[in-house]
Amino acid sequence: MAAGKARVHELAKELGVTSKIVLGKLSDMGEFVKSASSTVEAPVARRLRQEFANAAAAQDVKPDKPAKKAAAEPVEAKAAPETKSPSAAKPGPRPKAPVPGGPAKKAAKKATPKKKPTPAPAAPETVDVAKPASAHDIEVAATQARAEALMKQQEAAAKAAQDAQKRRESGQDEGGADAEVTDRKPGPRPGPGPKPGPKPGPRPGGNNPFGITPGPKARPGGAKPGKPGPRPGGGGGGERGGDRPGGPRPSPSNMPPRPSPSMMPSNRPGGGGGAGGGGGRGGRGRGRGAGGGAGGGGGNYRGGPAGPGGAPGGAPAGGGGFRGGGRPGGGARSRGGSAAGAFGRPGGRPARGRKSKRQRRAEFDNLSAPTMGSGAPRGNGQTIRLPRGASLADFADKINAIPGSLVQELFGLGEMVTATQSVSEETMQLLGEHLNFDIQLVSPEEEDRELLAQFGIDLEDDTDQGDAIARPPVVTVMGHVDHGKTKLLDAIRKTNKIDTEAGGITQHIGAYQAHVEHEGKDRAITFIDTPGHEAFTAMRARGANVTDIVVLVVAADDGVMPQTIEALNHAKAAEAPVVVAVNKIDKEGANPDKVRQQLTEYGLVAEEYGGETMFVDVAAKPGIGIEQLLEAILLTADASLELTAPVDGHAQGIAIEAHLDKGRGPVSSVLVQKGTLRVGDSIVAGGAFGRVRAMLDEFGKRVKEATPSRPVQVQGLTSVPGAGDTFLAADDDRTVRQIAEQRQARRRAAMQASRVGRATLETLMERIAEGQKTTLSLIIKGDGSGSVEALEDALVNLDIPEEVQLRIIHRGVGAITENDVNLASASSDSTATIIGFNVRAEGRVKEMAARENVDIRYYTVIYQAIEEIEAALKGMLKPEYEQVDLGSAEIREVYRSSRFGNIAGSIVRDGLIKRNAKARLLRDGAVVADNLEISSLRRFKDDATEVREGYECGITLKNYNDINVGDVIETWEMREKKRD
Ligand SMILES: Nc1nc2c(ncn2[C@@H]2O[C@H](COP(=O)(O)OP(=O)(O)OP(=O)(O)O)[C@@H](O)[C@H]2O)c(=O)[nH]1
Repeated sequence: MAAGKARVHELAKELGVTSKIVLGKLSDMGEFVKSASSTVEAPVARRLRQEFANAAAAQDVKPDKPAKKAAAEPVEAKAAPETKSPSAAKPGPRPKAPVPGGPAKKAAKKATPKKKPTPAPAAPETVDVAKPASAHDIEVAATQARAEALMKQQEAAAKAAQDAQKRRESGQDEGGADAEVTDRKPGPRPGPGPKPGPKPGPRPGGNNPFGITPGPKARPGGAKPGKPGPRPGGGGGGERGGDRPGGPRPSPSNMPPRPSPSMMPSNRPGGGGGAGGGGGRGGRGRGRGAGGGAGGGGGNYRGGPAGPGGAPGGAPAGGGGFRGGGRPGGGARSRGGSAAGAFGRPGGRPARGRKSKRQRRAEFDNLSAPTMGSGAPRGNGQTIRLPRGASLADFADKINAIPGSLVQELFGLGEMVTATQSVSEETMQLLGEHLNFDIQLVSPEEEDRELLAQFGIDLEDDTDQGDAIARPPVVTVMGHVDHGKTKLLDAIRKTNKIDTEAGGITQHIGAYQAHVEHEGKDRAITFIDTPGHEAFTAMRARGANVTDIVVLVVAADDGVMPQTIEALNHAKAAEAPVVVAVNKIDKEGANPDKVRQQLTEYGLVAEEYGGETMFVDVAAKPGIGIEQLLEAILLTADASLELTAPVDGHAQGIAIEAHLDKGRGPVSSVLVQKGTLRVGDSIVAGGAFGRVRAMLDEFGKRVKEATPSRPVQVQGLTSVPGAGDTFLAADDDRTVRQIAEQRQARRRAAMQASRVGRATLETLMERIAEGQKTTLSLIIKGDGSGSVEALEDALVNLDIPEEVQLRIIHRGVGAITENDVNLASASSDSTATIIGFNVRAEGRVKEMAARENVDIRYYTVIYQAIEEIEAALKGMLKPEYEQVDLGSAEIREVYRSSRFGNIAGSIVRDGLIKRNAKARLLRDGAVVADNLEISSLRRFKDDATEVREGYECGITLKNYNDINVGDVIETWEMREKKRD
């Protein structure tokens, strides 16, 4: 048999036992073998022999019977003793084993007497014990043998387990199930453990020295993992023990049966009842049972560990010993369990840390608890305030929900949004409504107020800023193009700025103060150098209402023009009083009175006409009437405004203009509105922050402080703020930095929200369909934030057809950079165009743009840029077509042709008839068919391309034969229509 596969009956014969015993043993070993004629793998056979040899060795200690067997088995025989452990363990079992019947009883009897001999340790003892021969001798000998054999035994056992495991993994081993079963069996309350002790004994003696019997048989239950198996009832304890060992529980699949707490008889105190009970325990797991045996009442399987008791326990208890003996760990070393572990449980330490059945049940229940919907909470209509561009995570935070649940809810509503993505206002409202929350998206101003409040800043609170004192009025000059706004500002400032400007149009936005002697006092007036109303409205759109008074410039030679009215409307919207500067009175044809009359129609009635508006005739170019204008401004301010502001405390104001200066870095013109701004102050302007390094006035002179209405140019910011951004000074750098950072984050979020729009399931198709639309994406770069904003504002307000979309995907101050080109080329719709306003792309950037095919256009004049872009937008429109009639022919004859169908012999009445042209058929003046096509056209026998008025021809209509004499064929074609 050495080589090749041995059959069970052959092995049985060899081992001198019945095939049944061999089968049982194999089963205990975790090897599933069907019948006596089944073959057994060589390694398994080897293990089997070893098992038997072990048992024999154990017996050997006493009588010599074992010797024979041992002899039969060479080398292995030696190791056997220990090796036996496994088998013993298994067998040991069922003290109760009453099942087995006869043999068990005998064993029991024999075992009983021996009581307490060896500790749990190896089954060997148990076996020995079983031999009525001489328990004492056995013990002495066995103990020694055990001690040294134990190690080997464990090693062998571990090895065998590994082999078995490998086999199993390779699918050869089917014993897994058995193993599991085995485990289960244990379940049988050890407690009752009816005299397990005794039984064990018997076995050994019989031809079933390994006490395999019961266990294996009991297996039946084992066959089905699910069943705990035959609960031996009381003696269960024993069985358990036995089972274990065999149970190679290697694979997870085998685990289930796991001797969970519930199965652990040992746990039950009751088990302690009998010695057997204790033994059962020991067998189970780890030899702890030994203790149980000893104490007799070791109901607690823990008790086992108490090494000492173990030894004795084994023998005495009989049953207990059996078990315990089965396991090496039982007695000699409480650790024997480890070997068992190798076979059965992985860790050898079964129960520890394991969850109770109840716990597991609870866990399971929780797991399977049905979850309804997303789990997002429902509101009672309570108000939730969120900033613009808030994400679902922000919303979730406010309502104590898991962001994912909101994502899920929104998904259910047809919106696909991630938790951290900025969500549009519409989407947020939709979700709020769905969840029954009243979503309030906070306005930018409110949002900023709340942000500042976090830092203890209240812009409205002037209490710490001392008394308010008079401040100069802030004036903005507006009017129609070329009516002289810039010239007037220049005249006031006495600096001729216009000559340096390209195209004569003011490009930069700033502010300056003019002084005038008024009623004996030197009074200052602050002028915002923002010609035109674009920047004015851009600032207002940001909530920055800096202007106290509007000077409306109207050229006396031109009169009121469209933009005059527009400017007037903006002034009214800002509720700013207006002073009209009737300019260019030096020009020929100037008619100042006409201007007064015209404006009356718009509600501006001159004082001299009984109204309240001051009209001042000026000539900016030669500088006439400037002082009067300034006086009029002061008079108006004094009459209708109460201009005061506190001068103490931290400064607050508006950034009017900002740009990136090559040498000085970000430079921003700010207008102080409250408090006093000083060099060294920590300030934050929009998303920019820093410390005031230097301040210059409009003459380039350094100033140390700026009081209300004083415009100054500030250096020291870390970035360029936007025109219209509010600025404020704070206690320290940290505060301003944090405010700036939070503002930046909010702006980004808001921008993202507006840009992202809704990506929904519903709109997906629409978006695809939108492919028909044409989008012009622009990136605007300029030398100053004022000009950039003015240009953007003008572009956004362009009156462009619906089919075309204009998207400004980025705007900024400074030269065109690689980033801009990257952004342009990465634009989703198409490549974006970069507009460089007084800034250029240089070197590498230029090359990159050429490479990426990014169009960069340079402008130095705003209107030129606007005109070109407008033209581009219109040029981008898809052509419109219209039907154009070409001519008509009257049918004189109808020729029927089997090949061509009906041919209309016609005469062209007007225009011409063209081949392939579209046609309609008229009968008695009514259209009977349209959208036909002239498929053939002939003059006599020849094909013709076209036939002119007065000529006869043969016409065939494609797929249409219903023609009569007298019908009229009109032809037409689609032609592209010119747009306005
Ligand atoms: N004769 C005369 N010409 C003037 C007077 N004021 C302005 N102009 C001329 O009118 C033209 C337009 O003047 P601007 O100051 O550039 O006009 P504007 O309103 O600032 O123009 P935009 O910046 O394009 O809106 C210039 O050529 C000026 O020289 C004036 O009082 N008399």
